Amino acid sequence: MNPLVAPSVLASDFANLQREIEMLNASEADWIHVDVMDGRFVPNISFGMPVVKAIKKHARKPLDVHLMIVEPDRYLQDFKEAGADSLTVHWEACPHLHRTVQTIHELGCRAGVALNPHTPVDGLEWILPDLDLVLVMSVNPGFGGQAFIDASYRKIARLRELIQRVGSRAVIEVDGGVSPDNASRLVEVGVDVLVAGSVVFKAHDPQATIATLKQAGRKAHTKQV
Ligand SMILES: O=C(CO)[C@@H](O)[C@H](O)COP(=O)(O)O
Repeated sequence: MNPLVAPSVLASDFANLQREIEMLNASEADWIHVDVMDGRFVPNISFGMPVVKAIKKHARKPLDVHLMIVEPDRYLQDFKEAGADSLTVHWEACPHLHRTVQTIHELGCRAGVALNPHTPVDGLEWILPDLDLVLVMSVNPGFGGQAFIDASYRKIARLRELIQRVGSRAVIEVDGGVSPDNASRLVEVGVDVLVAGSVVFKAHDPQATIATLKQAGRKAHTKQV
């Protein structure tokens, strides 16, 4: 099956954000991935609620908000009000993850948990039945344009097994260094949603790149046969 594609606006032209969002509206992108960074959980600051609200004003696709912040519970409602359709928090930032996930659901959002590259998938076992999404970071979070970490393939395959074993509905999203070169293999090992930043927004034809990523499932299938 073809994956969902969620372009990450972190790599977009912020001076022309409305134009970038309209480009995504007219593309085959399924979700718009929005990276919030606080300079504490990650060594970079991106933007906060006002920018999410500005994106929402123009977006005709769901906003997939990835909170790379400490103490995310303090801001869940604000991001919901800014326009988030799904809220993904980091496993490493949440001492009371079950409660955080409950709050996200009470707000009416899809709930996701992100794992840093060194974080094992096994820690998710008891929360997986409550999740809508698991985001596997395939680079260290904080910056776009980094090289994909190869160990992510095995990690995703193991997560897929765990999801099947516990009977979770969670989809697997991968984020960092995703490109048309690795997309088919990622789908083969179990990815449902491809997040891609630089490869889309730095492309000569971003919409064509998104369309190519959407085709990853077909190529993966062809390879398997
Ligand atoms: O969350 C992050 C980075 O922390 C990502 O969403 C990146 O924005 C993906 O960028 P590319 O690796 O695709 O350039």
